[in-house]
Amino acid sequence: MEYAINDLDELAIPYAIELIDVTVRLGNRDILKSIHLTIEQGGIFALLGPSGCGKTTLIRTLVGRLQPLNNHNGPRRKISILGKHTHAFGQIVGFMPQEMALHSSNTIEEELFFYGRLVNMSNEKIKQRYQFLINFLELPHERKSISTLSGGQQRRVSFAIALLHEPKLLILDEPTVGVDPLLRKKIWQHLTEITMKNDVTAILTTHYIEEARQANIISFMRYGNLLETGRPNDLLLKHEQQTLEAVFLELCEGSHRVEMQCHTQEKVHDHKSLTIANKICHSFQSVRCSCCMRESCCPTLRSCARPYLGRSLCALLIKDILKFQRNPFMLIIQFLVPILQIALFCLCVGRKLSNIPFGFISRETIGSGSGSELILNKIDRNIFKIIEYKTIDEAQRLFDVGYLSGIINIGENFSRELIEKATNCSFSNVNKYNDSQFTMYMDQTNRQMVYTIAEEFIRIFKTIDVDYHLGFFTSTPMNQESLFKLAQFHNNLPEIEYTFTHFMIPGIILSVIFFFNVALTALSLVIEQSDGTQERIPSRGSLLYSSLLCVIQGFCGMTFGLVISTIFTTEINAHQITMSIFYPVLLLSGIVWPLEGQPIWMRTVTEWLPMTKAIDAMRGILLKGWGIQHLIVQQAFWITFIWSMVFLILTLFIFNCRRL
Ligand SMILES: Nc1ncnc2c1ncn2[C@@H]1O[C@H](COP(=O)(O)OP(=O)(O)OP(=O)(O)O)[C@@H](O)[C@H]1O
Repeated sequence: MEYAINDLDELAIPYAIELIDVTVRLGNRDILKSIHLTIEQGGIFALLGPSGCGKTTLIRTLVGRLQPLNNHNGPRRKISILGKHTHAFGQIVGFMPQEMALHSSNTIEEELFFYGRLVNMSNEKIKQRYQFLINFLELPHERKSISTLSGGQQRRVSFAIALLHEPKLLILDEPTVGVDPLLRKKIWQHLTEITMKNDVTAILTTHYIEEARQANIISFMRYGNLLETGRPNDLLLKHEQQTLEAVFLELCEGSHRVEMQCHTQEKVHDHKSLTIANKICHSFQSVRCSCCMRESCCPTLRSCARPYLGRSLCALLIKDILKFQRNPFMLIIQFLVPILQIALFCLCVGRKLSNIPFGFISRETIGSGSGSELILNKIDRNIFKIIEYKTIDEAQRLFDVGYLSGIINIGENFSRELIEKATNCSFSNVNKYNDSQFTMYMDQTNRQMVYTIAEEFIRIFKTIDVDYHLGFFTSTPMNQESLFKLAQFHNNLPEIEYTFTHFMIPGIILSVIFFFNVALTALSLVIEQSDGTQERIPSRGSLLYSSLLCVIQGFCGMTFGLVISTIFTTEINAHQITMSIFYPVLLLSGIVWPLEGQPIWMRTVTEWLPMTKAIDAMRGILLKGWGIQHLIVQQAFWITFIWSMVFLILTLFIFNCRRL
């Protein structure tokens, strides 16, 4: 029967592992230097060498966790496991990494079930295997949590996972570390048995050179080079030594001499001289490898992963369910907090402002048909909470202390002027009206508020024009230019000086300090001073009050931190709750969007949160030059102090309850 070349390739038994000209660089150092190694299937291959020689690097390269250098000048680089690309081995390989790589919250049983499902084992099969492995590896009760196991026990669980699905190839990084001599003997016996009976290949690394006598093939490694590879007895005979340790010593001295020679002859560093020992690296049997390097032409690549995709998803799902069952608090954090945060965002940010407290003074006699009454009737009472005052001084005082967000001051000739402006289209008359009868004061530090007020008054003046056309306002004829004149009322608004950044900065400063607690208070202020954040604020107020407010807010943050630390015992939970609270506080305290944008019922609660008044006060101090005599500043200090006391009492209470 005739075979085409490709058919022969398909039939050939692939090597267990095949490395051709593999160089791995980590940082700026070549950790593996042009490694050539081919191992046939069946038997134990032990990689020996001192700490730091590159054993783990070789293993990690084999399993695809490290990528070798592309060496275009040398022979074609190749890495394969059982004829497959290193990323495609899936079910056929059992891998035990040097690090634990275990889910510490799982029990031994759950961990074995998790990995069993990942490789598509049936529950019965997993049960049967884990009972065997628990006995064989002398593991504690299967319901014991991994986090409570000793380091050695955890390594044995990791070893059990590698053996669980009875793979054709075992890649084990130091499987016998931390294992007592008796169990070590049992492990070697088991490996010998499965490699002989089931044609399994075990590739392992070890520090214990003498235990490697039980391996079929061993390879000595030093400084990223394979010094020599062969059967243990053959190496002993060849080097006429009694122990493998002595062989290794001799090889090391030999390689050292070669390196020294290279050095003294001032030869250029070249791969051939450095990998002189690699030349004696063997291919145990020259069976042709039928696998190909490119993923696209590897027929088994997908078939390894696809059949148990569903089972893998199931394993991941079960793992997460168990995790949530054990820690329901995490469930709240993971699912409810994002929902809450989105809901709060929708409630607090981007909404139209409402209930803005506005002073209204009119020196006109308010009666039917007067301009003042017209304006008053047109003001949207959902947006503005209009409070009428007799004198501008009275309103101005309340405006200055932050009780009012703006004032409308209407002069006694407003109605007459309104009609005159509406009917007189001549630009030359504009100066005549400069001492306007309609004056508006606004809190310019709140940019969103300025927009809302301006927008609302433009709307009001536009509707006055509509009223005229409908005949409600006056019988005097108006033309297009008179409309323009009416719109010019808007020019009476003060020029906007502050940006959105100015609005945000006071809140950001306080939230940073609050959440990073009192220890960072001084530091944050220093940072803000040094990185120029404070320079961006045209600070008008006392640095003493703003600093004091920062300190007391920091103290409040610290007491809040104390409450968290008494409630939660794990770092992760404490961290999660702090993170979960940060965003809602940011939204609810009016840092991003004015409080006037929140529904009124919500505002009555949020204005008493620890940071809300403090942020308002901080804006007042930094942007408007407020002092301690301002009611909001006083409220800010009191509210922060009361919250701090509440948090402290709560901490003591929880602490005492826990001790009982
Ligand atoms: N990510 C990295 N970046 C830079 N160098 C690394 C990195 N990982 C490992 N190395 C270096 O590579 C060398 C080989 O490390 P490797 O872990 O392969 O040694 P090893 O033979 O397995 O040692 P041990 O037996 O102690 O585990 C060491 O000198 C190590 O410092």
